[in-house]
Amino acid sequence: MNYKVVETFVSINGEGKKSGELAVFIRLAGCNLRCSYCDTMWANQDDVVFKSMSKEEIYDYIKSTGVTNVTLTGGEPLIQEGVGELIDYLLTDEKLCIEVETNGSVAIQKFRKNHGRRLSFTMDYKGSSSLMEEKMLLKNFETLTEHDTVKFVVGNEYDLSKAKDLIDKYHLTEVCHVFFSPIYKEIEGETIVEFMKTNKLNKVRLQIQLHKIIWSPEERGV
Ligand SMILES: C[S@@+](CC[C@H](N)C(=O)[O-])C[C@H]1O[C@@H](n2cnc3c(N)ncnc32)[C@H](O)[C@@H]1O
Ligand SMILES: Nc1nc2[nH]cc(C(=O)O)c2c(=O)[nH]1
Ligand code: SF4
Ligand SMILES: [Mg+2]
Repeated sequence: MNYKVVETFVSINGEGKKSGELAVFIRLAGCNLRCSYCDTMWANQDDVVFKSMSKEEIYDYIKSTGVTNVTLTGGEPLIQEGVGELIDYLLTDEKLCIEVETNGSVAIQKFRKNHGRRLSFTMDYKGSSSLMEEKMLLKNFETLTEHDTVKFVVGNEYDLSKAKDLIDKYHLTEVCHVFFSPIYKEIEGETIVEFMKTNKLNKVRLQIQLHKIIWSPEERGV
């Protein structure tokens, strides 16, 4: 089994619970969604140039970097054929921790084995601004653990209100990490903080994509 890898790089993770820590990124080709704001649409094109890599080649690359946090992203990593086998294989190395960046439309439960904290899902909830909200699989909320993260990617107050309703309904702050992440240049951080204050949203964190502050927002491989 080979995987369609469009990009590999080491950077600081710019998003999620390990934001600021080094991570080695494996970006897989193809996505089942088309979010209005996607900053990685190039990876979703049918004619994207990819490197066909086996799980052993991906593992060797990861080990060559000396970095132990692995981020599997894309595109949508969980629609890549055989990705469960890749995850299981990488986790046979007890030094590695894998974070899967997933779009919220794919059932995550079947990928979990007894990996504990070394496998975590960072799952988006894509609000109305994404134009993909109808694709969100709410059942995923019932399977989250303390190692996982829900990232509400928000573009306006309506998205924020929807996020609050879901946080309340599924008691998300009690079961996993919860982030609000602004769609780049679409909504002011201040608006999000005011919403958090007004609604007393304890245990929710605002995150801003660090890599878009450190590097140019269009830069690849960072
Ligand atoms: C490019 S996606 C790849 C993984 C997966 N397809 C997903 O959507 O989670 C990685 C992360 O970048 C976020 N993202 C993409 N474009 C963005 C933008 N313009 N502003 C803020 N976050 C963005 C996505 O919401 C997602 O959390
Ligand atoms: N530095 C950096 N951190 C990230 N965290 C998640 C990313 C992604 O595209 O999934 C990403 C990315 O593209 N770059
Ligand atoms: S799901 Fe992720 S990769 Fe796919 S279009 Fe949306 S942001 Fe981009
Ligand atoms: Mg990115």
